[in-house]
Amino acid sequence: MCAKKIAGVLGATGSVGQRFILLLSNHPDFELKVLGASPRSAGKKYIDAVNWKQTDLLPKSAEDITVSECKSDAFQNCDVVFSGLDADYAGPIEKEFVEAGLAVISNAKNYRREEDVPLVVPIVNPEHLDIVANKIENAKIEKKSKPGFIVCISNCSTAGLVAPLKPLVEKFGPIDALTTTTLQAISGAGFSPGVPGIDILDNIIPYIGGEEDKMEWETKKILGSVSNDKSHIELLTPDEIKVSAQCNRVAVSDGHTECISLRFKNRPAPSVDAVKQCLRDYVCDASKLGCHSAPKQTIHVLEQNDRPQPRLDRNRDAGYGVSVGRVREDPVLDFKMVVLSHNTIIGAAGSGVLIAEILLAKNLI
Ligand SMILES: NC(=O)C1=CN([C@@H]2O[C@H](COP(=O)(O)OP(=O)(O)OC[C@H]3O[C@@H](n4cnc5c(N)ncnc54)[C@H](OP(=O)(O)O)[C@@H]3O)[C@@H](O)[C@H]2O)C=CC1
Ligand SMILES: N[C@@H](CC(=O)OP(=O)(O)O)C(=O)O
Repeated sequence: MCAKKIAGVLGATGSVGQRFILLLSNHPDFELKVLGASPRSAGKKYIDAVNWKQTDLLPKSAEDITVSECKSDAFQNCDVVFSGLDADYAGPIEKEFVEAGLAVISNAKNYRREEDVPLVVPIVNPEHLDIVANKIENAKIEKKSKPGFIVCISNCSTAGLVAPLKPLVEKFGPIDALTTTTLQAISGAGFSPGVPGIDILDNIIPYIGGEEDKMEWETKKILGSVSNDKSHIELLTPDEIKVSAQCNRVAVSDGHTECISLRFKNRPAPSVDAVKQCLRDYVCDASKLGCHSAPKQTIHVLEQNDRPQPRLDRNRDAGYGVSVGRVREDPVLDFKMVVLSHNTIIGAAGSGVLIAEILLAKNLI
C-alpha cells in the first residue's frame, strides 16, 4: 500500500472548503495537512477560524491545524491542492500556485473558460484530463520538472445538468433544444456573507448573478472533446446543443433541483422507456477505474411521482450520484424530467476529490 498523498485546501473555512474537510478526513488516498484562508483567518487554529455549519461534526484531525495564508510556500509539500476560494481572490492565488509547480483543483470560476484548462465533472468527462497528461508528458520529453497545472470543477448547477445529458447525447445524438429551470440551495451562495434569512424565508429569489450564462456556456465545454493534439478542448457548436437556463434560489439547505425539457435533433425521438434505460445503464469512468468515491450507481432513475426531493435524495451514493425523476413526454419538446444533485458534493468539493482520485489512478499526481 503506497503512502497517502499530501493534500491542502484553499478557502478552507467556506461552504465548499468545509465540505472538502469532511470528504478528506479519513480518506484512504489523501492526508489533509495544510489549510489556507483569508488573512483574517491565517495564524488561527482551524477550529477558532471557522464558523462550522455542516451537520456532521468538525473532524478532530482538522481542529488544530493552523490556518496559513494562501501562498504557495506553505503548500510546497502538497501533492494536490483543492481550492474553494472566493472567486474575487482565486485568480492570482491559483496562478501563483500553478507557477510554483503545484497541482490545483479549483471550484472557482476564474480559469474555467481557458481553452487549455480542463473543466471536469468527474462522472461525465474525465477524459478531458488527457490535457494534463499531455502537459506532463511534454515536460518529460523536454526534460523539464513536472509542471504545475489547474483543473477546474464546473458550476454546481451545470454538474447536475450534464450528468444525464452525457449518456443521452452518446446514445441518441445531438440536442436540438434544452431549457432548464433551477431551484438552488442556499449553501450554493457560500457563507461570506451568504443569503440573509430575511431574504430567503417564505420566498424564492428568481436571480443568481452569472449563473444562467455559466450553465449555457459550460455545458458546451464539458460535453465537448479533447483536440487531436491534446492541447485544448473543442466546444460543442450551437448546432450540437442549445441550452437556455433560468436560475432561482430557494429555501433549501443543500441540493440543487433542475426541471429540464429537451428535444433531440434526430428523428424519431427515442421512447420514454429507452431514455430511462439509457440513464440507468450509464456507468461513469470513475466507477470503472474503481475510484474510492465514485458512485455505485451514477444516475438513479426514480419512479415515484413526487421524487427526487432535496432532503430525501441528495445523499444518494454519498452525494456523488445524481437523481432523475418524472421522466415523461413533453408536448412542446420531446421529454421533460427533474434532476437533483448535491451542490457541494458532486457540484463542488466531491467533484474535486473524485478528480484527484482519477488523477491518482492515472499516475498524474
Ligand atoms: N457553494 C457551492 O455550492 C459552490 C461554490 N463554488 C465556488 O467555490 C468557491 C467557494 O465558494 P463558497 O465556499 O461557497 O464561498 P465562501 O464565501 O463560503 O468561502 C470563501 C472562502 O474564501 C476565503 N477568502 C475570502 N477572501 C480571501 C482572501 N482575500 N484571500 C484568501 N482567501 C480568502 C474565505 O476565507 P475567510 O473565512 O478567512 O474569509 C473562505 O474560506 C467560489 O469561487 C464559488 O463560486 C463552486 C461550486 C459550488
Ligand atoms: N452560483 C452557484 C454556486 C457556484 O457554483 O458558483 P460558481 O459557478 O461561481 O462556482 C450557486 O449559487 O448555487
